[in-house]
This record gives sequence, C-alpha cells and structure tokens, in this order.
Amino acid sequence: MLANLAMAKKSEGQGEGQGAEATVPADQQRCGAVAIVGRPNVGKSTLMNALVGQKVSITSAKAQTTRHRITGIRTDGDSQFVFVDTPGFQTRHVARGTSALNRNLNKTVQATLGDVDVVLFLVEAGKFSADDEKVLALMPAGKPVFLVANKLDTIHRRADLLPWLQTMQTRHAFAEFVPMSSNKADDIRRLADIVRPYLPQQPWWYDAEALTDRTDRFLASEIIREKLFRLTGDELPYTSTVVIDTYSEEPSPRPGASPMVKVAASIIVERDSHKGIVIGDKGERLKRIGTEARTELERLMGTKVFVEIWVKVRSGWADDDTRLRAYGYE
Ligand SMILES: Nc1nc2c(ncn2[C@@H]2O[C@H](COP(=O)(O)OP(=O)(O)OP(=O)(O)O)[C@@H](O)[C@H]2O)c(=O)[nH]1
Repeated sequence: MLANLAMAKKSEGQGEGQGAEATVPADQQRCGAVAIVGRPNVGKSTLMNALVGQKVSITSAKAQTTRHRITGIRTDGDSQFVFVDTPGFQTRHVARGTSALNRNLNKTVQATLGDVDVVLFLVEAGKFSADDEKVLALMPAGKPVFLVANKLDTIHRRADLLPWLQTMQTRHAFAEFVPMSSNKADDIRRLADIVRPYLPQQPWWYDAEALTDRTDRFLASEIIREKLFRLTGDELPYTSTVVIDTYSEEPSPRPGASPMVKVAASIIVERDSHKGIVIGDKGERLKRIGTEARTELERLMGTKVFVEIWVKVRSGWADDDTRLRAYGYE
C-alpha cells in the first residue's frame, strides 16, 4: 500500500515523461485505468512514483468518472494513465482471514481488477514465489495482464532470464512481458509506451496537470499510517488504522504566507498491548510518528503543519461493518 506516499509536491522540471499538451483534441485522447499489483516489496510504489513523475500536487478531479481510489495520474502525449488502488494486495499483516476488513478488501480487489483496462502484475525478474502465485490467482479472465519483471538490474546474466520467461508464459496468458527496472527512466518510458495502445480512445478524465484525486485530509491519514507501520515494524497487527478527527486550515500569522494546517488524528488499535507498542517507551515512538508525519506533510503541502495524534483502543473494529464504514472502508 501507500504507493502514493513517496510522491513529492509538483516541482518544475522534475519527473519523468509528463509532457502532455493540454491542447490534444478530445477526440484524439486516450484514457484508461491501470492497476499495479504484486506481493509486498516487488517495487510497486517505486514504479508508481516513477510513472507519475514524483510530483503529486493534490488536485481535484474534473469529473469523478471512476469509482476507484486513484493513487496517481500520468498524462503523457495523447494518453492519460489513471492508476487505481487495490488495497487487498497490501495485506502484509493479515491477522485473520474472515474479518469484515479482509472480506471487504478482497471484494475491493476483485471489483477493481474487473474494472480496469490494464493490470500490471509485478514480480522480481527471475523469481516466482508462493506469494506471487496468490496474487496471480486473483487476475480476472479476459483482462490484459502484463508481466512486469522488475529489478532487472539485479540479474547479472540476461541469458539466465530466458528459461524463467518461458516458464512464466505457461502460468498465465500474459498480454505483454516487460523486463525492466523501476529506477531506470528509459524503462519507465518504454513501459508507458507499451501500455498506451491498451488505453481506450476516450477523453481524459482529469486535467492534464492532475496527479492524484486524493484530498489533503486523506493524504494526511495515509502519511500517519505509513509512519505508524514503518516505526512499529511487524510488532503491530495490520488491523490498526488511522482516522482523521479534524482537519482545518488557519491563516498564517505571517502576511502573504500559506494557511497553516492543523490535523488531529486517532490511531485505532485493538488491544491495550497494541496501544503500548504505538506509544513506545516514555511516548518516544508516538512522538516520532507525529514528527515524521508532520515533516513529510509540510514538505508535500509547502506550509506549516501541526499534527496531534491520540491512540484509542477499539476492540473488534475490523470485524464491525459499521465501524469499517466510519473509518473509511467502503
Ligand atoms: N534494484 C532495484 N530495486 C528496486 C527496483 N524497484 C524497486 N526497488 C526496491 O525494492 C524495494 C521495495 O520497493 P517498493 O516500491 O517499496 O515495493 P512495494 O511493492 O511498493 O512494497 P510494499 O509497499 O511492501 O507492497 C525498495 O527498496 C526499492 O528501492 C528496481 O527496479 N531495481
């Protein structure tokens, strides 16, 4: 998950391939939804950030034409690639297979993949594990699925890859095979060019400059969540979440400066012991979560941000449909 978190605020001259002309006539535009899926650590976030160009300014959609959560948008030449979120693949900490949360995530995955135009299935070049297999099993029939063999730079002899590619061909009727490295600009351009003809000819859904349709409030919760999981490692079960209680903008005391942002958030955990993990020794960990979230939000939003975080114990929230909705899981 958290594919969007490493994206920085839009800055001039940065980024890869976002050379869209706002003047492409609507009848010559291509636009479609693309899902990036794969087991943890295969490089989904890196790929997404590189495709979007590391420049996410938070803008709103021209028209909400997709019912999915959008993690990033690349508009390049005549084409707009709309990357959608597939939360079910982000279940690194699946605690129990039957909770309402997991049912909900699985449904989201299936609905998402059934609805996109292209699926980029990421694996590490030369590898195919049981986890990769689980993800591959969820691929919808009749949908173009690309096998993206990422981290090609880690393969020293390219010839070694051939037998692996041949085996992979027998696992699924992949539409395309793309061996590449997400950290190489040329590979990113090439991948976009391969995806392009799969996007339907239709007008763009978003402005040429749009990079995501997520709100600042949502971004704040994702960033706090990322810090929470990064700083607690495997100690904290995946059934912990972050809820933004209040999000407000206040005028800066300095004339002409951007408004200040105040975020009050709650980290929801299931047990007292989890609360202890989040708070840490003498509150050190919670303090660090807050500080790191604030620093990143200030960088993304280009303004002063105040972050206040509380930790609350709500046992069984992940099994409770009403609470799931309240916490933003549809
Ligand atoms: N050598 C190499 N490393 C890469 C490449 N792409 C990603 N990585 C590294 O692989 C690690 C995992 O990348 P992520 O982009 O966080 O992977 P992810 O699939 O989003 O991971 P989750 O969020 O855990 O699902 C990071 O250390 C990346 O720098 C690549 O093409 N080559």
